[in-house]
Amino acid sequence: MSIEKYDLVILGSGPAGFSAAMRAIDFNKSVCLIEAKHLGGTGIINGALTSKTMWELSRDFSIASSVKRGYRASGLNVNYKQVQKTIIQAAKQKQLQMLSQIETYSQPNKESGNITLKNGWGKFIDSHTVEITSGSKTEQVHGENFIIATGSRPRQIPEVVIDQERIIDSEGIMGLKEFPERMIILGSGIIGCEFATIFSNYNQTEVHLLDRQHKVIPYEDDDLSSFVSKNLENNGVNIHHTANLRTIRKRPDCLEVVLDYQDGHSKVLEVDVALVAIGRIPNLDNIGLENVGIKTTDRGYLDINEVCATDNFKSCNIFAAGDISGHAQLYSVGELQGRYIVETLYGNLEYPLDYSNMSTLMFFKPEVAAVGLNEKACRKNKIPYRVATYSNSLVNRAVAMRAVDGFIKIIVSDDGEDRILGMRAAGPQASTLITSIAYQITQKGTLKDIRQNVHPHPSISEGVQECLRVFEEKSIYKPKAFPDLIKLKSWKPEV
Ligand SMILES: Cc1cc2nc3c(=O)[nH]c(=O)nc-3n(C[C@H](O)[C@H](O)[C@H](O)COP(=O)(O)OP(=O)(O)OC[C@H]3O[C@@H](n4cnc5c(N)ncnc54)[C@H](O)[C@@H]3O)c2cc1C
Ligand SMILES: NC(=O)c1ccc[n+]([C@@H]2O[C@H](COP(=O)([O-])OP(=O)(O)OC[C@H]3O[C@@H](n4cnc5c(N)ncnc54)[C@H](O)[C@@H]3O)[C@@H](O)[C@H]2O)c1
Repeated sequence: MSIEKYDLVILGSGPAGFSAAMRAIDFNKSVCLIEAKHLGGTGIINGALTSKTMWELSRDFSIASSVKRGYRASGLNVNYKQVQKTIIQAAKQKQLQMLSQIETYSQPNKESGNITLKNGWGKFIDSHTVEITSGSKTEQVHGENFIIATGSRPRQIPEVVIDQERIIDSEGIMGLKEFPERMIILGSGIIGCEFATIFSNYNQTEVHLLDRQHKVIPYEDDDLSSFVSKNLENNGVNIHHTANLRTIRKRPDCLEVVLDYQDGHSKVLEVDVALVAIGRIPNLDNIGLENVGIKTTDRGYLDINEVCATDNFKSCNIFAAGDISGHAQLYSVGELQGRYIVETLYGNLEYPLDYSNMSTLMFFKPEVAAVGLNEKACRKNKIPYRVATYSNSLVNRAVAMRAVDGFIKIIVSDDGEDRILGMRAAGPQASTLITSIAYQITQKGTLKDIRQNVHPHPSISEGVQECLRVFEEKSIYKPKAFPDLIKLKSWKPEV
């Protein structure tokens, strides 16, 4: 039996695998893309696209239900099945675009590369062979080079069995038959807070959020996590700070959830659904790593070097990208790494891989965006900094939108150079605003470099302009007049 040969074989068609495959086409390469489940991976299904579609729909519903904007909708109702149908339409639309492109490049030709999509589970046999299993069928393919882009899956809580009906993780959201009447979300990171926002926006579910600590999204600065906590509570979410899950008892008509609080008291809640969102672990089991001499790190990820090659293996033709790489588990990080590997292999690298400008968008109410260092990271790394905060209350566009809840917070180095180190934005359009500062971080920009930029009026981005002016005491509105809305402070490590 002859074995098919490819320039590049990729395990996993999520953002990392798909972007690598598409970039390899630009270099006239033959690509085999192996996918065990859904085309597009978590980037599309049970992940980024489906959750963002649900967030957008829930936001529309929440705006439509609003009674403070001069209108009052009557007869407004929502049906979970119809919401699901719309989410599936969005996911299908994206998958069909991906498939159309795969089909366009499926025939070998001289002008460009070609791609073969194979459905099945990929497993290394040796450093040039992968076996693909689909049902009872197996086949082997030969590759010059490989990319492992097998992504991640939800982490489980020991002794809490996920049945994807009453006790679910993010992969069970689309399986719910209706809005739960009562729900507890275990874990107050990005996924937990996003789903707490979504379900509270619909106002059909009593939402409880378990937060082991004092603050949700604990890796962010206290001002941002307090802002998110406060807004979740305003949206109707019951946050259980400093609570640990003791057990979930399955009763015929409900789940009985026992929480133990740090101060020693306990509470029993009745809910219909529990959603576990306590982080994600890499998909590296049963892919034959032992056959190619690759070991995982203590945390279970793949150790990759500056060009995403797996460091600890026999030959040097196996690369890794995306959630399994131990870097931030973000769509854009997977895409960046996938494309970078292909450029390393077949192109001319023009710049080193840089993660410092990767933005994280958090789909809460209102949305939140983050790039670069926050105060916690500066303090941990003993970097002297100045930080300015400017409230959206003073930004005309936000005033006009009647959406003044939010702020811009920018950090610059306090070393005479005023390098832009990071930004946090909360409020409408935060996800768009963040790219201007991300660009400055890429360019190693300073306050001086961006001083000349003039932002159009009326735009939310005028908040960024004013926040930057605060550092030089040139803002139109002054901290002296609005001490709660405009702030400037600095920090230096003790010597
Ligand atoms: C609910 C949720 C919301 C999210 N929202 C955002 C967001 O708003 N913004 C953002 O940046 N990120 C978001 N993320 C994270 C983002 O989805 C991931 O970081 C990204 O999808 C990772 O890409 P990847 O290619 O590494 O892996 P994945 O997207 O997980 O894809 C890996 C693929 O590999 C396949 N696979 C696994 N093993 C094998 C094998 N042996 N053989 C063949 N195929 C295999 C899997 O079936 C899967 O399709 C979200 C994640 C979740 C869960
Ligand atoms: N908008 C986005 O960019 C987006 C959206 C969703 C997910 N993601 C990615 O997916 C990854 C996973 O998201 P996540 O929210 O599951 O993880 P996370 O790491 O963001 O948060 C996990 C939370 O669970 C808590 N936790 C951990 N173990 C626990 C336990 N046993 N009991 C109770 N709480 C516990 C942690 O303290 C933390 O607050 C994120 O790191 C993120 O990169 C990104």
